[in-house]
Amino acid sequence: MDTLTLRRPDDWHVHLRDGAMLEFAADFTARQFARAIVMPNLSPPVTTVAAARAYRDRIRAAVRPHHGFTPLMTAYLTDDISPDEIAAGFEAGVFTACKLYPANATTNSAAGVTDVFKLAHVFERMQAIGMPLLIHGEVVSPDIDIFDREKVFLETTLGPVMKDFPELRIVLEHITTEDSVQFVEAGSENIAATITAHHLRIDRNAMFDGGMRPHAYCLPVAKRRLHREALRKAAVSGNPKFFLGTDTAPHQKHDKESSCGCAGIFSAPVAIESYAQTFEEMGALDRLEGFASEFGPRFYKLPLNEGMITLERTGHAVPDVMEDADIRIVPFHAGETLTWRLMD
Ligand SMILES: NC(=O)N[C@@H](CC(=O)O)C(=O)O
Ligand SMILES: [Zn+2]
Ligand SMILES: [Zn+2]
Repeated sequence: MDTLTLRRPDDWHVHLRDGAMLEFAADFTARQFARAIVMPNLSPPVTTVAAARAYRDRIRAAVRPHHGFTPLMTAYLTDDISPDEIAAGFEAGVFTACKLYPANATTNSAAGVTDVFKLAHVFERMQAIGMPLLIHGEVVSPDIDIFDREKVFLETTLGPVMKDFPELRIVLEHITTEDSVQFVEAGSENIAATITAHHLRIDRNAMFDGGMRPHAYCLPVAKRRLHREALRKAAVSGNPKFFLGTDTAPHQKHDKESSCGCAGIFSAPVAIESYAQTFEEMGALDRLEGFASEFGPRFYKLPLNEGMITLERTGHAVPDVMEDADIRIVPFHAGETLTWRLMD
């Protein structure tokens, strides 16, 4: 088989950033995906309907129109966000979902939620109106080992929230552990998870391969190989609770190659190709379309895309660095040759 054609996919977790980085990054996502759930962790974060409308306009202006790309906006939950504001945004078709960052869990999360249980009135409203909750699922306590923070979050936070709000639809974003796979499998139909392209390929050793490798550092950090294997099995399983969300997160090369390097992997230029490579290695190319193009819209209660994309089997050399004006970024798979290439 030399080509692979599938329904145009969506990306249910992206960081498009703002300003010059937005101008640089947005087209890579729009070229591959019809729609994307856009993360609100700008500085300052997107907490109001007006801010989300303005950001959506900037995204639309940054993307070449022939892509026909639709950004789906999210509200950044804070300790004092008003349920009326997010409900108004949802009803106006501006907010698709709310994003929960535990305070200080990840990039630009300082304004996040300090005590999830104080947001009960917000979750109550979201549950009532059918607005999904997207979660960065890690506890932030310095006493909890960084490799355990996702697992502990399931026990201390997510489980209790699901018990209190059984009808609230929740996406546990960018899962990295076998524990999360099992948790989502065992939960009701109201819990789903996204899986990134990079967590399907790297394990924690990638961060220390012959030296410190900042471009393999993201949050949640990659875990042991056994967890990667569990993620791979979940992704190709055909279980509609697991779908595509790249968490493409561009940072400048100099911000990552630093004494305190930023977390995030820029996968947008090669995202669908990377997933295709993994699915092929798993003998499951026929399952890619469900994962990439069907299960996400089904969970979000949105129509499937009409268009198609085609990948061709041809050596696809990924550059070491991608640059334009003041932007220099090392992409995921830099310096490697991938099997598949998305045709324009
Ligand atoms: N994934 C990351 O490592 N970084 C993301 C934030 C996030 O998704 O947690 C970013 O905004 O850079
Ligand atoms: Zn996150
Ligand atoms: Zn993210």
